[in-house]
Amino acid sequence: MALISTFGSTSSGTKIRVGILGASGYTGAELVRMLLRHPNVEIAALTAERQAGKPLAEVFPHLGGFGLPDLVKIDQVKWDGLDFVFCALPHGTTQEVIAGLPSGLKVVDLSADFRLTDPAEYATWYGHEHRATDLQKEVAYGLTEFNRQGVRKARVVANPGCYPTSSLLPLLPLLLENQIEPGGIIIDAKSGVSGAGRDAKQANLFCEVSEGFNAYGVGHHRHMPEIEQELRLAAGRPVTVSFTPHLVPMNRGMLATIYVRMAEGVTADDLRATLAARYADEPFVGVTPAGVVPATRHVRASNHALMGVVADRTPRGAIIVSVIDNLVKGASGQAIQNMNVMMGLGETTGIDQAPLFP
Ligand SMILES: NC(=O)C1=CN([C@@H]2O[C@H](COP(=O)(O)OP(=O)(O)OC[C@H]3O[C@@H](n4cnc5c(N)ncnc54)[C@H](OP(=O)(O)O)[C@@H]3O)[C@@H](O)[C@H]2O)C=CC1
Ligand SMILES: CC(=O)N[C@@H](CCC(=O)OP(=O)(O)O)C(=O)O
Repeated sequence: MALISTFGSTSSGTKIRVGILGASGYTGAELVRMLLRHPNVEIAALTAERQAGKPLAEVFPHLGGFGLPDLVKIDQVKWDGLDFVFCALPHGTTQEVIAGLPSGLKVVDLSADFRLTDPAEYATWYGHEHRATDLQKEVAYGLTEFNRQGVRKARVVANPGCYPTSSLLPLLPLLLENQIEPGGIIIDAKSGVSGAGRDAKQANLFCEVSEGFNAYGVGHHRHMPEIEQELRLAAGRPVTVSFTPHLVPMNRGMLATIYVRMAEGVTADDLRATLAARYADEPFVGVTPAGVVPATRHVRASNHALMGVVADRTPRGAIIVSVIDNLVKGASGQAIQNMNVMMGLGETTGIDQAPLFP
């Protein structure tokens, strides 16, 4: 893809002044790491809560030596010095922060606060009333490959969850082509521990995760309604999924094993061909050849999503294996991809495109 720049001021050398809210967290740090190499971005503000007042290098030594601003609290940010904001805060803390930003400021929100279009559905799954229902109406869901026009026009983009990203990318094209049935889809997904954020939690201690792995949120994880919402909106009919996430003893990476029932007469080779055709021109989504099953190491630290299809022994069954890096295509990389679209830059600008597979 050509790296075109249509962002008005970049041609004259002016950079997009970016603020990162939550820069002392894992996705915030990943945003900094990636944006330091973005040719059109100047990192102009970094926020933290408990770590506010420190240089970022004190929290993340690998990000020292770049002349970055120190971490400040959100209420100390000078918004008129920014053109764009990434919001990498815990869900539940984000709605009021974004609703309070100057109305001209574009935002990608990495949290779940604006992903569910129905505030009542949000309240059911997140345990509190939505705090910015008016703003919710104008938010675009940022699965870039399926909503470029919406993202391009939006002021606020809700970046998808990591599990939804790894699940929707293979499922959407197959549903849209009516090659799989809309019921009985099983998503058995595994995440690295960084998916839970940097906050200290007993379940994420080394001794808890290093000698095995566990399922969690079984039957009620909050990413289930997000996945179903996007499948329903695309397919124009209700779609149900059984979704079980697991925490595995690795730092980063996400793998979803997805079991589907194919429509009459459709084969696993047909599914693979549909996915390959749908993503042939997509810079960040790939399909492995028959007989090759992708692994998390193939996409480590990369914005690529990779998927493979295998025939199942059950009647009309097929198994899809889908991998991403939860911190990149599942969060910060996709957020930068969305910023590029929102700011009229070439979509791949500043994002490493080197394919990591094989
Ligand atoms: N980790 C992942 O793989 C993914 C995460 N996400 C979502 O992205 C968001 C960020 O995730 P992640 O980086 O993992 O989270 P972390 O817990 O690692 O970081 C959270 C950040 O938010 C700050 N923060 C915490 N509470 C507040 C508050 N009340 N007010 C202001 N700032 C606050 C923290 O500052 P301090 O530490 O200084 O207190 C820290 O900078 C979350 O909504 C998460 O669900 C989405 C997809 C994938
Ligand atoms: C391993 C782990 O705990 N993962 C998180 C999901 C990742 C994430 O941050 O999702 P949101 O953006 O929707 O919050 C979880 O299951 O809650």
